[in-house]
Amino acid sequence: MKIGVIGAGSWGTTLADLLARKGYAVTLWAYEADLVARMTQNRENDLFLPKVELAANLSFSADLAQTVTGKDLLLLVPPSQVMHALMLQAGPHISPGTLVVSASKGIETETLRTMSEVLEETLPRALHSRLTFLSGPSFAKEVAAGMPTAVVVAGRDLETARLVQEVVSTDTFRTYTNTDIMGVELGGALKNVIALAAGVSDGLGFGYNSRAALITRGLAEMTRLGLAKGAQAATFAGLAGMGDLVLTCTGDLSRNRSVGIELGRGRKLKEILSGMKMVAEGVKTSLATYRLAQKLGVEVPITEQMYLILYEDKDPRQAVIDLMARDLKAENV
Ligand SMILES: NC(=O)C1=CN([C@@H]2O[C@H](COP(=O)(O)OP(=O)(O)OC[C@H]3O[C@@H](n4cnc5c(N)ncnc54)[C@H](O)[C@@H]3O)[C@@H](O)[C@H]2O)C=CC1
Ligand SMILES: O=C(CO)COP(=O)(O)O
Repeated sequence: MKIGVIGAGSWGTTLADLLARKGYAVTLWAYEADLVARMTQNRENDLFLPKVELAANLSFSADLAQTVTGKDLLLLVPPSQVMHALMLQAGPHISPGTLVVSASKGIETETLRTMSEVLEETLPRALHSRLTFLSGPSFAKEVAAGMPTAVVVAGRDLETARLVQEVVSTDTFRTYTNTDIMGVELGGALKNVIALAAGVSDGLGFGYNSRAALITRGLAEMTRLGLAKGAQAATFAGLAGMGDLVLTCTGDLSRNRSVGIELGRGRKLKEILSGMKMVAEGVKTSLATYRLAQKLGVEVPITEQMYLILYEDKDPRQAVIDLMARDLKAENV
């Protein structure tokens, strides 16, 4: 099987390496041409996945069209805000039978499209039934180290999801299937916003009670928004929802949580981001989610406060006061 992986960040590189080690012919496309040269020479992604020796049979390319041409499966792992532009370029070179798997977690800020909506509007119709979405609790560094991990792959029909499940599963990377594309992709995108908030709480010096409250009430608003977008509530109790939410709100490897911690400690967003090579998807997804919730008339109090902290320079301490001062209500509404 010939596989192309688009995006050589930490996650794309990890998945490309995992697939190459399974014996597939994998080409990893990187946005940075100089990184392609260094990876080819040193078998290491020194920018995004340092100190991991990449499989000897993994190939690298800076040519997007060439990377997607003639492949049986394409794995798309760019930051979500550039997915559309990349697929406009790549789309015409993808053959109709190709399985397409998106592993990016985010929502576009201007169009408010999820990745499935972006791909359906950008890629040829013949590919739509071949689109699948990989999500779940999976820090790249731990997957690259071979630590046991469970994720979920969603497809419109179970058969397509099963095909992808077979391709990506290993004895340490266990993949489940799901047919709720919207739930699986929204779980992965929205948990980043709540992880930022959990980071803010930690950065302010609050404790485990506050974090547990944010995780649980965060899941409630993720589920509400998901239902408004046609997702199934049960998906949010699964790997792509609760699973990834717990990981990202508690794990020190999370970039989103780390950005939140720095905000809570009083640093400014611009300054925090200027020191980061990696992407914290939740920053843009907070804006997109806030806008989407307004458009759909869904209450998302934690996301709203996160939006105000990030985009209107609200004092994080005041955001907490405002969250706690909301009208008292029943839990299950
Ligand atoms: N790192 C992880 O543990 C996981 C990441 N993801 C998701 O995977 C996606 C990619 O994230 P990472 O691999 O973590 O990236 P990263 O944060 O390690 O690296 C940044 C990536 O953005 C790319 N990039 C920056 N500007 C670009 C542009 N203008 N055009 C094209 N590419 C550009 C870089 O080439 C690099 O691949 C995100 O949606 C993320 O949420 C999902 C699961 C796990
Ligand atoms: O999505 C992830 C793990 O499942 C990675 O989270 P961060 O982007 O916050 O590092």
